[in-house]
Amino acid sequence: MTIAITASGAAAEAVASVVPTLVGDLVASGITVQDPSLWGPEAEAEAAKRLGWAEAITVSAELVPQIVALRHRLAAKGLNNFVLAGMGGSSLAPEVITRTYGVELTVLDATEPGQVLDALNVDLEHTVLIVSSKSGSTVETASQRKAFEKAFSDAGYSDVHDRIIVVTDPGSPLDRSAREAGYVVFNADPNIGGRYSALSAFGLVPSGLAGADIEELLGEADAVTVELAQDRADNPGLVLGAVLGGTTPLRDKIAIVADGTHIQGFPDWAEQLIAESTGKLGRGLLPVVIGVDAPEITEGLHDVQIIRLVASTEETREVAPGEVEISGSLGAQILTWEYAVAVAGRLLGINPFDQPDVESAKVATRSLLDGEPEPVPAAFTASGVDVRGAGGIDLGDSLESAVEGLLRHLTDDGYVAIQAYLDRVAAPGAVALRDALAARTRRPVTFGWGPRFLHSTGQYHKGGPSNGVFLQITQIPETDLEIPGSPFSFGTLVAAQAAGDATVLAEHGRPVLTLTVTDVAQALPILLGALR
Ligand SMILES: O=P(O)(O)OC[C@H]1O[C@H](O)[C@H](O)[C@@H](O)[C@@H]1O
Repeated sequence: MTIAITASGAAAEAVASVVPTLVGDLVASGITVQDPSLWGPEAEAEAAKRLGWAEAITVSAELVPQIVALRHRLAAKGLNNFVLAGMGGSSLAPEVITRTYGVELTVLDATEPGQVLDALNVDLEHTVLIVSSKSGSTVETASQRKAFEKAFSDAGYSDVHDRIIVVTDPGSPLDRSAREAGYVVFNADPNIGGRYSALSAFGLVPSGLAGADIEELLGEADAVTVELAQDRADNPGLVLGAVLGGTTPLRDKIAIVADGTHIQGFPDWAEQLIAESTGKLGRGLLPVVIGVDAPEITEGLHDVQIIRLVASTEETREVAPGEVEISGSLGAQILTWEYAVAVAGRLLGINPFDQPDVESAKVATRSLLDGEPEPVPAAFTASGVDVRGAGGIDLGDSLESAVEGLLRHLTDDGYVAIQAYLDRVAAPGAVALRDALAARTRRPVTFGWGPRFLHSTGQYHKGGPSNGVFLQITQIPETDLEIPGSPFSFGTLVAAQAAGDATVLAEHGRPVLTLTVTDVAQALPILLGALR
């Protein structure tokens, strides 16, 4: 057994009641042969071009020697520091793969100027930028590419064509411009959507260049393919799919906790897969990434399903009441969760392959950048923190009353989303806000770094059930950074992304509290105090 899952309580009941039907409907073998009709007639056209991940292992095998050869070629030239410019599905898998293999990859899924500057300033001489974008038109990725091209050129490097490697779909705008510039281009399979692309060029090229054993990774996934393809009650993809989407009443908050697994950061990858695939049409599953001491674990919340990623099958024999435990290799977990989320989409009556509400935040950002409107003045400033509210919040006149005003909108089936548009390398401590708010509200709290989460849970926030309340933390950057050839800077971009998303959330009737700080280190204790 390459993967082991044990469920208890409502999750076990879901497995018992739902899996036999999934087996009878030949869902597992259907996914494997890429049958696009499994999600109903409305989803069929999209599903027809999004199921390539089911055969990614075979398609990707030929990439491995190419990636390894390129790594050696770059190493011979002294190029061994890898930075990945990519968002969502183009960055989350390489992050978990490289962290699990213990190899260095700077994942630059950010527009906060300080974070971009740091990536530019660390060892530029030995740096290769991997530009990954399926569509080839994502603004963050394009901006990061421009910043690095300028930095390489300013440094006088004559080998820029060696220093930029591109992963994109064939025929994308990035594909064309990269080939014109003479960069090495890896084309990905266009029949795989971003969040299902971990075992395609998007997951493998950055990870393999950084030194992860991608052949082993594919082997791990391969070891579970037969199990996942079989219409049997012990198929782990069906079992996990039933846990995610088959509980009655639906436990629609999926709290994922890494508890002993060797895999580093897996919940952050699973978060995008679950949220973007299911959070639409007012329905969906909210992934909540938590630690082993998170308040959600002991609260016994009626709508939360806890899934623990544990080290071994031994452990899965004694699962805590109501919880689910899962163990397995990274490759096996990736493929199993992809099957499971596709299965959950079918159970929920949702097309798991589109993301209809991601675009709205991009449009709002664009219109702010184009229109250059005067910034909305703060309602007030308290303890150095600017306070703004949208979506009908009564702010009062202090930080405490503003937080209180937001939480008044939190219902007993709701959740709080913290959206931190901060430099996540410089301010990792901001995640402590999550536990503080979870302990206070006794409800699930998610934490996302902006703009990274816009390409992940951002879909659920707008398209899922309308029971979220939103706390944005934004930062006035200490230093700004121009985006070469662009009328706006990184600082303007990140501010427009936060303001644009707040506008769209408020238009959807969601309450948003925005707290803007200048010095993050100084402000964090103040914010913690106000949230507790
Ligand atoms: O790979 P790209 O085309 O640059 O897209 C990056 C991300 O953009 C959007 O936000 C999509 O909703 C994500 O699913 C995708 O992973």
